[in-house]
Amino acid sequence: MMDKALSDRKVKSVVICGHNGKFCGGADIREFSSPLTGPLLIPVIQGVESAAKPVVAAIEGVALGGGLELALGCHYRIANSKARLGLPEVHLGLLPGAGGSQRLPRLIGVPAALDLITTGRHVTAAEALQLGLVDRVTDRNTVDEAVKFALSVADQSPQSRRISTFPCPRHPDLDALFEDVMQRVRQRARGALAPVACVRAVRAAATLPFPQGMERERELMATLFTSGQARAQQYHFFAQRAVGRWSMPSGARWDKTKPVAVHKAMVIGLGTMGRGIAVALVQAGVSVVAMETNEKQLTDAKQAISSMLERGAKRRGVAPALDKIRYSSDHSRRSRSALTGGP
Ligand SMILES: CCC/C=C/C(=O)SCCNC(=O)CCNC(=O)[C@H](O)C(C)(C)COP(=O)([O-])OP(=O)([O-])OC[C@H]1O[C@@H](n2cnc3c(N)ncnc32)[C@H](O)[C@@H]1OP(=O)([O-])[O-]
Repeated sequence: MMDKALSDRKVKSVVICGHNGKFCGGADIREFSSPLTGPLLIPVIQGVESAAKPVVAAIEGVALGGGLELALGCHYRIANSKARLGLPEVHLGLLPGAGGSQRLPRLIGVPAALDLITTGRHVTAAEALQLGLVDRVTDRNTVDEAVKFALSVADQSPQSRRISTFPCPRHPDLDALFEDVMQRVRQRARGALAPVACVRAVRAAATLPFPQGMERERELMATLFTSGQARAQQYHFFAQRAVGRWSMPSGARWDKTKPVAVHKAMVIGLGTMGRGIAVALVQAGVSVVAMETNEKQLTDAKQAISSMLERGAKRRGVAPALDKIRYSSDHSRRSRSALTGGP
């Protein structure tokens, strides 16, 4: 489709948009653990950037990872005011390996690019505009606006808009900047490889011509791509989402079930965790029966819980709700509390 649009002489400019209100969330992470299929992203982006006619990205929803890298290959970027943009690859144990680490610093400068690439944070359209990451933000239909814009620049050469040809904006003391950032990133990364590789890739953008920078990006990405850390972080991405899908054997799900008010609870076992749970429940206004079969543990727990409740009440300037808790050492007298549990 893109080849057709670029080679058709009747087409004077092109708009790339997403589907269902989303520009692109990036590569399919599941594909990273199996042989890659489909066209390779780097040559696709190079083809877009080197097009002889203007190409405009119409960014709605999200432009993340490879999606933002594709937008960086376009000559103009128009974003919806609700859009979010970012290069979150670092959270997957990777770096923006389709030219993102080389184009972003050339577009928005080294410090801002280091921030976005090493933290993986998403920016709003407003911040993207401020950073120079997008050219225009609209509240209207983004694709319509991008088409209007593309028609208005149809007779202009995109030559001066190819980010790969931009010099990286100069910084007064590049060595000091990278030394400082690397130190902070290493501290924060606690042994993670990707954030450090991200800094190295941006350094390549700041110090090498684009083709050599791309080669360095490729080398760094190759090391990360097969690392155990990347696999673990990608597993973590899906595991986090799976947690949100849990259901009870009855089929009940946290997001489809109405909350039930809890007035009474029993905490079984008054070790460190049980004491904390009992205190939290009492402070939330729940009547608690705290059960512990070990007499010595029970005596210690009573004292510890009372002083925690007193300290908490003092901080909040209220009376301690000591009457909300009863203690028991008789396991056979488990009450019919709405909530029963213990560590
Ligand atoms: C050289 C290569 C260069 C390119 C590298 C990259 O682009 S790296 C990529 C860089 N990009 C990123 O790191 C972006 C990662 N994604 C996100 O940040 C968010 O998912 C979101 C903001 C896109 C949507 O948030 P939201 O709260 O609206 O929705 P949600 O989060 O609940 O997800 C809905 C469903 O989609 C699934 N899924 C989502 N993304 C991916 C994916 N990339 N892949 C596969 N699956 C993905 C997700 O598992 C879930 O599936 P389920 O559980 O229903 O079976």
